[in-house]
Amino acid sequence: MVFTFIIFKKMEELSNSSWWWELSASNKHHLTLAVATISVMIFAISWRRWKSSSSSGAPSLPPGPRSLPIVGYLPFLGRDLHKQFRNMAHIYGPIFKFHLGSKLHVVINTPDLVKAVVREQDDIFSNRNPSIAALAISYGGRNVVFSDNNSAWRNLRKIFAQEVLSNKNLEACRFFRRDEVRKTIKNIYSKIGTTIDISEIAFSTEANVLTSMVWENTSDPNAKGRQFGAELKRISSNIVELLGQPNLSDIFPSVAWLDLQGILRKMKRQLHQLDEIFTTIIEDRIISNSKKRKDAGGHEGKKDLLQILLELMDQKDATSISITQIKALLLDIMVAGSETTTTLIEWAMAEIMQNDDIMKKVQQELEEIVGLDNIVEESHLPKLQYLDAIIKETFRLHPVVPLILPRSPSQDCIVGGYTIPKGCTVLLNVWSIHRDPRYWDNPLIFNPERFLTNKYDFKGGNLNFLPFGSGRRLCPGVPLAEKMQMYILASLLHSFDWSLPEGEEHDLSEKFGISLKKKEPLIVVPSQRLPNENLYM
Ligand code: HEM
Repeated sequence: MVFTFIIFKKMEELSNSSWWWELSASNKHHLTLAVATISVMIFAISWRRWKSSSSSGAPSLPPGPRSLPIVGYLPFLGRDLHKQFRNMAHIYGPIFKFHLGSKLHVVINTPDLVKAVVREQDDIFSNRNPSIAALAISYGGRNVVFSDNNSAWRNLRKIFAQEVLSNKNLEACRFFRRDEVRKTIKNIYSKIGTTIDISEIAFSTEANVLTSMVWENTSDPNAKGRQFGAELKRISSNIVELLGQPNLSDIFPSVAWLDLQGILRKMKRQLHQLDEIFTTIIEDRIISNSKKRKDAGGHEGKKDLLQILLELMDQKDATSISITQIKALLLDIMVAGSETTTTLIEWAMAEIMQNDDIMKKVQQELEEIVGLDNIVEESHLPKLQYLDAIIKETFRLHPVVPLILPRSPSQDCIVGGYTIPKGCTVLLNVWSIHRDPRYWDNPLIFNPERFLTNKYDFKGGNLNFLPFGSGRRLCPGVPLAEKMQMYILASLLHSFDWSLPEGEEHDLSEKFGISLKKKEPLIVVPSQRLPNENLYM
């Protein structure tokens, strides 16, 4: 007990900037007691492991910083992990390890070592090792994002690629995207000369497109899906926020039952609210389907995603999915789809507005391809090469998911000559690779031109540039994200000129989390750019 107290005192001296010190005093007291009780146990297990690994002759674990007994490196973790990991790579090398409690974490910081994970041993590294909060929100890891590499996950990914975001389906949903982007432009037009929050505008456009695609293709104007937009936005933001918070329950599983920070409790509340919405929408649809069957002998017209998923549920073969899996897929689409695209759009607008030259060039391109007497249509998008380069440069400098999503090996393996044990958490520091002067000239300068001459895409083929990950866990939302980010940005930049409110300065500071957001919201003032006001209606 005295020993534990000394450690905690030492930790307090060493780090006052860590998130750890924001825990309340009573939480720390509970934890101190619990840690004291389990410390002897952990020490014994670690000793046994150390003895067996030192006698096995296997390559050693990667190098890493010294840690404190019991808590490991926990008290030294700061808020901006992406930056801290880059700095640690300078000291310990491109692959290093640290412990949080007894949990081993390995961080990889160079493309050649990333290759060993997402190419050479992709199958082995395709588990996720989800946190307690992630498991809680994903119906126990039954969604695509947090499931391990198993047959259920493969089936869901197939459904994502072949049904949810297939080319055919995306094409069929073109109308929804156009409708929502036009509504957004009209809405901004009504606020000309006043301040608006870019991320709010981008979020509602993206979330409305997603909800339209998923469940609004119904002839019933009273369908309940229409009522939940605002609530879904709030819940999605809360989920992303909670997923990004380090949780003591993950680090010290034996005290997880205490839920010291209340993260599990808060996440369960989000799940409860989300589940109520999903259940209402699904039940509503099942009733309306059976009415239609009775009245007209079948569901007619184009099917939206919910309809497609419900029909898959009725199938009796291997592609059949359960109602819980449908809800988990809806969760993936709503949460993974909306926050990410919104974050990218906000960063892109912030960078463009900071650089007059870039703003002029992109608006010039829009003038040439679209014309000032016209509005942006999806058919224009493939021709907007400079805007495409801006988006890629934004992803390079501000990767929306800076450490991608954690991978975990399903067996012991070797990376860079070091042993990576089964079940540990592997983080790929994409943020650091995207800013590494060994791979990028003047990496800190926002320079879209670099993407005009080099052929990079979002499929993770070039391991210097991985905003959507790579390998079999590559983001399946790429086709939709590509369309939406281009369409929204092109429309904002073509229809309006933009300025900061009087007296405001440009600011590009970051807030680290599971997604890397702008610390301060981008508040801007739009003014009319197109001469014909009918183009805003
Ligand atoms: C700016 C937009 C987006 C970015 C930057 C992004 C980024 C990512 C990243 C980095 C991963 C992890 C990849 C890996 O582990 O290698 C991921 C996974 C995923 N994303 Fe996205 N994403 C975006 C948009 C979307 C959209 C629009 C959807 C769906 C509508 C989506 C659905 C998913 C799903 C389901 C996964 C989990 C895949 C798996 O684990 O097998 N994402 N995304």
